[in-house]
Amino acid sequence: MEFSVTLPRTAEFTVEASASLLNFSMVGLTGHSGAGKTSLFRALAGLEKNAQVHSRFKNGALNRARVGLVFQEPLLLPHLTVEGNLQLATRYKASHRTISQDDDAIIAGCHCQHLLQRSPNGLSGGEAQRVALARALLNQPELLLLDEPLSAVDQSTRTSIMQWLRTVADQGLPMMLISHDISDLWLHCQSLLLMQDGQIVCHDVPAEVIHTMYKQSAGGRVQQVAVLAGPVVRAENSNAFTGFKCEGQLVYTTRCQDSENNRATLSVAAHSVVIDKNGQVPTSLDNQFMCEVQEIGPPIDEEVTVSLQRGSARLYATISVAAVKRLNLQNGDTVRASFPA
Ligand SMILES: Nc1ncnc2c1ncn2[C@@H]1O[C@H](COP(=O)(O)OP(=O)(O)OP(=O)(O)O)[C@@H](O)[C@H]1O
Repeated sequence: MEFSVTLPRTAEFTVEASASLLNFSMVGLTGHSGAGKTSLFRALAGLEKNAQVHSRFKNGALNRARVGLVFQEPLLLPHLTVEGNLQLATRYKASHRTISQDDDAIIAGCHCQHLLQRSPNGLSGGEAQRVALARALLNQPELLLLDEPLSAVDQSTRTSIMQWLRTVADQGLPMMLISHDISDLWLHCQSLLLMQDGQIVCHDVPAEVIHTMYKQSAGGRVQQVAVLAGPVVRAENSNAFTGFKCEGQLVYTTRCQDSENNRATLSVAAHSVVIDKNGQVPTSLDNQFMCEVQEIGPPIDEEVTVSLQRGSARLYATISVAAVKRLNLQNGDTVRASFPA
């Protein structure tokens, strides 16, 4: 897919975004609030009259009627039941199936089976989002644009739906996902587009884009998340854990993301990392990773984010300024980073 979009918003702000996405199943779109992400999706879906859109999709122009768009706000029809809302979507679906899953599997994948007889007015925010997602999928789109579609859904349901969505995407329904959740973007997208001031300023694998974001937001409060990945080596320690090798060290994770290729990943939020220089004292945290201090970031509200490196693996630890002094932490120090599985 290729696109080039120009959409004037205000006298000072115009979306001027283009990208070329090759053979993708799920691509993430991220960037600060107000960067123009929703505007870009609306233009691609044909909802903006003032937009100039040039696009190519599967060797033809993008058929806007077959672009599914799911917003954070579910916009369900209040006079119909959930089932009625979903039936309406199937009435306008593509004449040939673009999604290999049948309607029941889609409703189950979005965790909506028990909601069918309910009125949209009585649904929680997360339930309504799940119904809106199911409705978009039942419509059999050729491309699905997801604008923070599960922001109100609880973490464990969201994990389950995201993994299922990944399967649907891998089966042949390409998706673009707007999210501020770095962990979700990392785990589910092959590449990320970073938007800034209406333009796409970076398109790369998640590790690089997240790193770029971090560099650009030196004064901001982005919660850093690093991801460690590697081949599964053994699943012991506890039945719930999978072990994998990353830069020569064993790391435990509670989930195995890519069972097909036998690779596992663990996303590590900077606030969950504890660092020490001694490395001898046992801790209650399941992972211990020896690495080197590469950079100690500037203090923000009495906290600093320390960049840690081991080979090509990168980790971040957000700790207090007082802790940096206590540990006498310097660039080049070898430290033990401890974090949960
Ligand atoms: N209908 C509109 N008319 C005029 N300006 C708009 C309109 N919709 C959005 N804007 C402006 O365009 C800019 C980009 O907004 P947009 O919603 O696309 O950003 P975003 O990256 O999706 O932000 P967020 O992450 O907060 O959802 C903002 O300055 C916003 O105020």
